[in-house]
Amino acid sequence: MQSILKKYFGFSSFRPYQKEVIEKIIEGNDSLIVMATGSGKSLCYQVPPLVVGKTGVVVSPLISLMQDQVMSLKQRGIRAEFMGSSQTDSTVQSRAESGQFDILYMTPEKACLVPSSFWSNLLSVGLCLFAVDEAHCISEWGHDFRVEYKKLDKLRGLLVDVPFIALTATATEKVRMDIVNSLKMQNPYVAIGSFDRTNLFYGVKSFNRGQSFVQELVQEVSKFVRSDGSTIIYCTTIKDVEQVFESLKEVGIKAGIYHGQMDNKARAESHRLFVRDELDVMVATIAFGMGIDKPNIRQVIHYGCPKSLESYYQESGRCGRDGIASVCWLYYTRSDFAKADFYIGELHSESQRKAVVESLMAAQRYCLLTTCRRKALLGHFGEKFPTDKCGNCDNCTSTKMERDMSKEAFLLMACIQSCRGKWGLSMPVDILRGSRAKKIIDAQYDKLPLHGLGKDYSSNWWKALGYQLISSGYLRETVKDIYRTVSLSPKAYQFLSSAGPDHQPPLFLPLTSEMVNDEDNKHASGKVGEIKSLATLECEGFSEAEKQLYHMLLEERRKLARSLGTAPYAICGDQTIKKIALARPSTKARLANIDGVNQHLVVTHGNNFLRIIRDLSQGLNLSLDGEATVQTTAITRKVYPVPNQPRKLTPAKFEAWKLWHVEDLSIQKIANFPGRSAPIKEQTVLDYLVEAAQEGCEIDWIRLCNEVGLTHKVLSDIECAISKVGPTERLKPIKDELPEDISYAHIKTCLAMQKLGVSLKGTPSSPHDAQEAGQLPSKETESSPCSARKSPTEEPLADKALAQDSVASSGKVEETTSLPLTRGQGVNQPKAHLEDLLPTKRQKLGSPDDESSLALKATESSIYDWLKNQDGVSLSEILEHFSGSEEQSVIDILSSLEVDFLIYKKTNLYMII
Ligand SMILES: Nc1ncnc2c1ncn2[C@@H]1O[C@H](COP(=O)(O)OP(=O)(O)OP(=O)(O)O)[C@@H](O)[C@H]1O
Repeated sequence: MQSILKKYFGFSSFRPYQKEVIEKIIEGNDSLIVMATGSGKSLCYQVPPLVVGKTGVVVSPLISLMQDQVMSLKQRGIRAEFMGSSQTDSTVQSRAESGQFDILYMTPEKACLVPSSFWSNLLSVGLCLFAVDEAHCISEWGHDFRVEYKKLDKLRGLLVDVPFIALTATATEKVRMDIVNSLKMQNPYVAIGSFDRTNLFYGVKSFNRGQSFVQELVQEVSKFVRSDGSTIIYCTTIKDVEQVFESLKEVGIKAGIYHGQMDNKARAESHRLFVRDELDVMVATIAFGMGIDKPNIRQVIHYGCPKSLESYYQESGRCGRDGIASVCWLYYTRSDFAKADFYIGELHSESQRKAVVESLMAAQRYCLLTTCRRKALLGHFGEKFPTDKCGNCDNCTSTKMERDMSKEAFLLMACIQSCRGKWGLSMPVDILRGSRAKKIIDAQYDKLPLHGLGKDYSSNWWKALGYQLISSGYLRETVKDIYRTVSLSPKAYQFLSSAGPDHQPPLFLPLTSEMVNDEDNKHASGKVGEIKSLATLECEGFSEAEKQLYHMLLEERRKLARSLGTAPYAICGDQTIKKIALARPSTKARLANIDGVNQHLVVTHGNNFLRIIRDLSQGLNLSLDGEATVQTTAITRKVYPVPNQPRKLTPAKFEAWKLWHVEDLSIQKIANFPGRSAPIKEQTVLDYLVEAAQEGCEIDWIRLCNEVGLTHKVLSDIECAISKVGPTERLKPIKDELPEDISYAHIKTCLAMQKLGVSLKGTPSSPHDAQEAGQLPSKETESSPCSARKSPTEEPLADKALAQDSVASSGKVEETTSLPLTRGQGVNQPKAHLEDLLPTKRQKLGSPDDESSLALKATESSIYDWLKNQDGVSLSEILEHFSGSEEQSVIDILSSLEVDFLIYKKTNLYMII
């Protein structure tokens, strides 16, 4: 699995759930996968066919989506095709049934129409799985019901032992059950991931429809696309689509248009140009929907409130599918909330009409929210967000003004009480504003003492207050058929009972952007405001020249894609281009090692890529073979008052250290820090910290030991194991001496502490002791518990570590005075005492004679065999192990193993594929 992942997709680790799901499918289980858009569901059905060498059939609702996926798979060297009405190659079907494809896409119609002999032929050559993508289309309860999907159950009888896989990004409990029952799935493995799209920023603003607003929007979008990338603007009407599109074109933005009244050919052309990065902005109705596989959309703007939160989540979720920070803005007007009639259309049943109104109300509540939007969005799908502030939505990042609105709240509540809860918000608001409309006169509401008392505020202001009172539990909004009514809750009665026209208990509420706009004449038109721009490349550790290189490489990728008739993202993702811009590989092996670079890319375009990288880098005065770690963050980072990044430390490692040391984040939080395409392992973070310490960064060892569970007992166990095993450059023999729960990370940390001369003695015997002690580990002055058990001729642990270190770095043992005592001693690092570190028996470890008699020679197979049993080893460890070979010849062998995709390098450790 791991090798297929690297070879065909270029990735070196699975995202959450992928591995488990793939294993279950390979075992033959039916599976239901409910995971967020962009979480990597496709990989779950794309990997198994390549592992078992049998065809995987995938049913997908849209031809354009299938075509894009087939295009991407072909770019990865995977044999993929689709069967559907627009397939022009008449040989596809016969080639498919003889098993010539790894992955075969089909429309649901086609899957039901092909003769049963097609399936029996395919079964006889090997059918690995039958996947149903966008499986919510099967359910009438889902938001995109398709009749043809319902008929897929017929195939269950034909494909008895084939695992059925259903995938969707949105499904309620009811829809999930419906999918499982409709596809007659047997005891399926169910994987339900989080719906949280951590890399997306959510923001909402009110606006007033009109040309001046559109002009402003166009200005902001044009700034955004120049610096950040592709944008979709969703409009609720075709008229709006055309207006926005024309305005974008007028200022020279490369924009496309897409809506239901365009003919198929024109729509397909718009779609094609957008996915191929020939257009920067797509202005569309929601007809531009499901079939978008482009992972590098950086922004989705809604010009008008969508009809439900489900559709908002889906549509906004089309951005940032590659995991890079992206933004979602929603602009609404009050009139959007009164569109129930428009959406209800042909619906006849009261329950369906009610469902539409309720969906619209949920979307409205989202727009008017003054608390964390992510929490509300996830809550709508039944997922609990652990904190009240996500830090990546407009409500969490801007400071909202609060004001005592007890007087206004009193007037509105009293007016609703006078109306006896028979109306929606418009009636009491009109009464307060002193309207003399016929309905008011007829009901004699103009006689109420409250009539006209609220003229100072606009109707929108009062309605915004009404929704603040609904969300804070004073008012209740209910739907009868399609009509909404507003009434008082017990909380409001309590408030009214303790208040009067001249005195009210304080009631502080946040001002919504609409209220602020309304009170501030300058903003009366409803401003676009500045669209949040994304984390800049500088934040990700790019120099000015590297930034230029990144943009040039994007352009080169686009040119290459154009010449191949494919989409740029199908060649490799934006994140991979970033890594290439930082690493600037000079050899195929180095290129192959970059995350996201697959074998097909290296073999077919490797030379071309290397030449372009070399030429562009030369032109920009950038050296080749730099470091390749990109940090993407969804949040703008602080400027840290910390020393400069040590030269040998990659940006990722330095960043991890800063988050731990300066920001005081836990290792766990750093591992899951938002903005990365996928979380990194906690063990990797620990490795980063240890390396940072070795490069001179300050580390609070007590805190680190506490966090990783390195108690004094564990440390002394490791120490004993090291002395038992004797001198070795390998960690495995030490690990084998220790209980299961002592990890490689513990051992590496312990060795690093020894190398840096940090005492094992000062560490606590339990995490609790450490807190009590509140001290830094000190230089060891007593003998360790283990040293008491050592024979008098054995050298202290620190000696071994240091002796190994000097063997590792120079190939021979140096005199004791040049021990690397200053290395790793950053600010406040305790200094080691020379006399304690003096090796007494170093000749035992490193005499040249011993070395040569033990020296191993490196060959492709000896390196490969050795790596098989390791948990990842560094170049210096490999050189040390194969000390019988020249350094350059070891490096050459490693390179050729990498180019052949037999090994790969991850965080500077070589691993077997
Ligand atoms: N293990 C991985 N490591 C890095 N990137 C990955 C990994 N798995 C998938 N991706 C990338 O994530 C992006 C989204 O993946 P994918 O299209 O499979 O998502 P999805 O869940 O099917 O989304 P949707 O619901 O929109 O169809 C793609 O660019 C893909 O290459």
